[in-house]
Amino acid sequence: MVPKAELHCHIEGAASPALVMAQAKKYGVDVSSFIRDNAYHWNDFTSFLKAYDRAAELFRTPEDYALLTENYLREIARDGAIYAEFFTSPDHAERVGLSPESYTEALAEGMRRAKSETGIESRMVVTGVRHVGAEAVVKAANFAANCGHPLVTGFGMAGDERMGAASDFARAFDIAREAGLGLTVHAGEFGGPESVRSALDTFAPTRIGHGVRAIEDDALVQRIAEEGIVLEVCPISNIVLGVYDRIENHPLPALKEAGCRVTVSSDDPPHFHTSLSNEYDVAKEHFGFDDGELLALTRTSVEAAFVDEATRTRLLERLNRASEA
Ligand SMILES: Nc1ncnc2[nH]cnc12
Ligand SMILES: [Zn+2]
Repeated sequence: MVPKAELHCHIEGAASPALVMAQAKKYGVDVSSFIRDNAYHWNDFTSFLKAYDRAAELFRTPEDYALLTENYLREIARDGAIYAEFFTSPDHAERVGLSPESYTEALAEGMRRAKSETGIESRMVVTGVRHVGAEAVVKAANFAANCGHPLVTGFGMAGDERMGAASDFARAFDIAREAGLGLTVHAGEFGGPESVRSALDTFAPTRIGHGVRAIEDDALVQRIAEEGIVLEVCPISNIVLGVYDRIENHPLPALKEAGCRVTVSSDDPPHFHTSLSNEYDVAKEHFGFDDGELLALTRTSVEAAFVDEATRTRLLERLNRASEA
């Protein structure tokens, strides 16, 4: 089994329909408007974000969040993941009355449990939600910068990238950068190349969430390649959300061919009927990647991970051993 790593998964988006239904039963909430036949139901990006929020509202206590995190990490570890970074959203926690501190500590408890059971290493990337507005994103950045939690190593922004100008969010990224956090931002998913370019110019991130629509601009592709920006590509998310009509038309192979550093991730796996291991399978079956190229995806993820250098070296050594085996 090729060792895997994930850089782009939203923890609230990783909740399986079965777990959400169990939570719904616990809290006496009807979820039939967005979960039926053990599957999420929504029909476009806006209704997806709504279903995502409704599911998130059913995680209300530290133990709810610890269980969600433990389940997600155990599952990907079983499929060969040695490292995972996931997005957290203090905004979502505050909506159910959990402080950012207890939310983060609950997630960390799930991470510790999963690590002791499987050995999987993981870190948290605190995100602000773009369509909630700049003030909330600054609040998330301030939390990330000041929480002092050793497992919080990055800051990012998710949500609808078509909302607001990049400059509206510059201060949030300045706060996170000054605190020494790794930076990533969703761009080039529903926005075109100009959205990726302004994200690079304004935030100076080392990674872009998605970034795939950069392919529409040759000069931008060249810049991404030259600057070594790592793309957190989520192929099945892009198909299910309609960014591309068929996997044969997905630009990951072309981006790789042009010299961009690409990785694969699952984004919100049960919403998109995918998993980290399915994304690797798609790379193999639809993009024609051999085992060496699959391992290179993992290596790029580890190289771009928001971890201390001792942890990175240890993870890279595991990959070296796997490539010699
Ligand atoms: N695919 C996605 N794009 C933007 N924001 C998100 N939040 C959760 N999933 C997302
Ligand atoms: Zn995402």
